[in-house]
Amino acid sequence: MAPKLTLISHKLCPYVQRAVIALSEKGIPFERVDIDLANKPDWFRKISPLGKVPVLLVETEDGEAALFESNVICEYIEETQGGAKLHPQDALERAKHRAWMEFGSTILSELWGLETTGDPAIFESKRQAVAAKFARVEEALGPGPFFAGKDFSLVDAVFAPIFRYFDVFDQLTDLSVFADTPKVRAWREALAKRPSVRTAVGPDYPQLLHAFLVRHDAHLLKLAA
Ligand SMILES: N[C@@H](CCC(=O)N[C@@H](CS)C(=O)NCC(=O)O)C(=O)O
Repeated sequence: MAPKLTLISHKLCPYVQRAVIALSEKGIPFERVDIDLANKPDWFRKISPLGKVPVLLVETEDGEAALFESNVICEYIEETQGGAKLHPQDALERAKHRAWMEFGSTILSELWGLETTGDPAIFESKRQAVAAKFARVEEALGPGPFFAGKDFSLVDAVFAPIFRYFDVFDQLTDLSVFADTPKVRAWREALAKRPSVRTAVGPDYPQLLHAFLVRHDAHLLKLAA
């Protein structure tokens, strides 16, 4: 019998969204449980060593396992679940894909830094660092529409939430990180149309994230003014 999958989530988390996208690309049923990260329940602290979402609970006949780290969760989903293949067959290509998935996480860490600095000079240097990373992504991209061409892959699942995040960020302040990256821009547009991406972030995501950023990062409004 297929194991029951429960994804412990937060509505705004881009790491959660990559796992949701992978599951929905494969058409795998799962339960999603959103938690309040500002007030983490004890049961969650027990299963998440870093206190972070996502955590995937895998319930088998032998018991329950809790997997953490979004890329590891995506790999587990790819290895164990049917549906569309989200990794290349070739080991070298697969390794390259994994490297770009890691790169996506590095961009996200850089973005968190962008949010939390109130200093315009630090903001600008971080903005440039993010732009430089997208310039490297531009070099890696082929003709599209997806990272590896016509087939959607886990690299797409990782970058789609990053782009959705930028959709909201762009409304607050002009980051201009895609000015010189036409292939990245086309990729971003293709991903935004993908049904799995639209479902994963939810229709209320832009409003919720906008409100979150404004509430937690009032300096962004100053920068945008
Ligand atoms: N490396 C982790 C990062 C996950 C992460 O940073 N999740 C954030 C939400 S987007 C979180 O749970 N933060 C809560 C905290 O750090 O207290 C992954 O890829 O799963």
